[in-house]
Amino acid sequence: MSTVGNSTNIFWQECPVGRAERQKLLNQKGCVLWITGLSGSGKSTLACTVGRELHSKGKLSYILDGDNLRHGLNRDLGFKAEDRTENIRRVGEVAKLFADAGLICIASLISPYRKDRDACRAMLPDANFIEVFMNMPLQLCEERDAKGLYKLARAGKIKGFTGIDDPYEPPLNCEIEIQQKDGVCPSPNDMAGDVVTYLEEKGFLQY
Ligand SMILES: Nc1ncnc2c1ncn2[C@@H]1O[C@H](COP(=O)(O)OS(=O)(=O)O)[C@@H](OP(=O)(O)O)[C@H]1O
Ligand SMILES: Nc1ncnc2c1ncn2[C@@H]1O[C@H](COP(=O)(O)OP(=O)(O)O)[C@@H](O)[C@H]1O
Repeated sequence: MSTVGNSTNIFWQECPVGRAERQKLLNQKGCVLWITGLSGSGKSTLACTVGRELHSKGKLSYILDGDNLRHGLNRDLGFKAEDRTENIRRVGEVAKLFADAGLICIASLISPYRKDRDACRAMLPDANFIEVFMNMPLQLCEERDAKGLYKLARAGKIKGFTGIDDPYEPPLNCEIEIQQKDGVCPSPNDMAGDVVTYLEEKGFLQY
């Protein structure tokens, strides 16, 4: 008998097919690519480009995008600090399940608070959590303003917008950092190439 969270009298059910067998079937190793950065820094673009590149290599991945999950699983959450924390916790748990299923799970969320990202890292064996920091200047993200949200935030029509009047805490020890070179952002293909090369070198794309 065990006590976990708010539930009592619950037991862990072992399943007949394990992670290793699934990974062997897929000829890859499950992991979580956690893409963090400001709104407009290119998280979704990188996630989609990596997903496409992995697919073309015959590797199974799945994208958990913050914006998309807020239409369903996380539709009850807003943007105050405790809601963001719960958002990241839930996505971390789902990402862990996908990694256990043997997939390369690509989570792309602002995930602005270091402690929340570190809590997700702690859910997985360390090497299986690959933190990717989109280190783009606020000025670039704001110039892009693909959704017009920075403009609204500057006008005070959105309160608590990350980078404007809500904090973003950059990673201290991320596995991959994407940044501008000579003031120019690398192309989506170049960014994705760095990530896929990392996965190849660490042995995730074979069993
Ligand atoms: N207040 C505030 N702050 C930041 N972002 C906001 C806010 N309100 C709405 N949005 C839109 O929500 C998207 C971020 O959702 P996330 O789930 O990734 O956010 S978080 O990780 O919980 O901070 C984010 O999407 P991206 O631009 O793709 O990052 C925004 O479009
Ligand atoms: N490497 C890049 N080079 C040029 N433009 C980019 C790049 N990555 C993203 N963008 C553009 O920046 C905007 C924001 O990108 P997006 O992926 O939606 O960011 P996020 O998911 O972090 O909000 C989009 O218009 C996208 O086309």
